[in-house]
Amino acid sequence: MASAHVLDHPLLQHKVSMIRDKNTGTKEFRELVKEIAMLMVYEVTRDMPLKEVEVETPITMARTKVIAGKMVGIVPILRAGLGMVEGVLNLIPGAKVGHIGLYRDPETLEPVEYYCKLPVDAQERELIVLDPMLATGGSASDAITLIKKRGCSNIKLVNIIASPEGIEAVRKAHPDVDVYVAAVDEGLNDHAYIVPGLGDAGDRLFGTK
Ligand SMILES: O=P(O)(O)OC[C@H]1O[C@H](OP(=O)(O)OP(=O)(O)O)[C@H](O)[C@@H]1O
Ligand SMILES: O=c1cc[nH]c(=O)[nH]1
Ligand SMILES: [Mg+2]
Repeated sequence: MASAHVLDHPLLQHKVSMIRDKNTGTKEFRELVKEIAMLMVYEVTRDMPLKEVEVETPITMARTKVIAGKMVGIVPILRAGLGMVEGVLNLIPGAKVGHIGLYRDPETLEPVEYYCKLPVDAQERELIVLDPMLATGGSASDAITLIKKRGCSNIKLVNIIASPEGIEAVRKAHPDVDVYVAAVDEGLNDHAYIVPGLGDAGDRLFGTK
């Protein structure tokens, strides 16, 4: 059974508090989401496989280590996941980027798929799915199902704020996927928004409301 990891580094907690604040404007919100994504992925990739190489320093030969195999792929869930891409690429410039387009129907609250494009060799990479919010878990679960249908099996999910219900839903649907979050909130309101949460992450990132 996969586990949920709460990444609670003080810098993460500080920055998450700032994005929760309704007075944080679009520019600052975007900057913070980028920084949070970078800090989170630093932890999420802690188990990346390494291989030994030999390097000649100005002094002598050294046996040292570099990342083994293909670099990870990252898969933002549109739109809000896009806000996390730049931060991850700052840290892992060689990462490939796939995109999954999903939005939650405001009436049914069910995810609706509108786009999916993954790297050609996605099956050979570890894929890190990015979305700031894990509310009912429907969008993340469907995104992971889409990725698995394309033959990928090595998948991690990274969300900034999650509800307990969302984590449980993903764990049930995809017990093989590890979930990494920076905060687990109280729950969901009647519109399936996370409480206290931060509101609509996509709208706050792109200034659409
Ligand atoms: O866990 P769930 O209940 O599925 O909700 C979470 C989803 O809702 C938000 O996207 P939204 O539908 O607002 O689309 P957007 O990113 O285009 O704003 C969020 O970014 C997640 O993708
Ligand atoms: O709280 C929530 C729930 C879904 N989507 C968001 O952006 N925020
Ligand atoms: Mg939205």
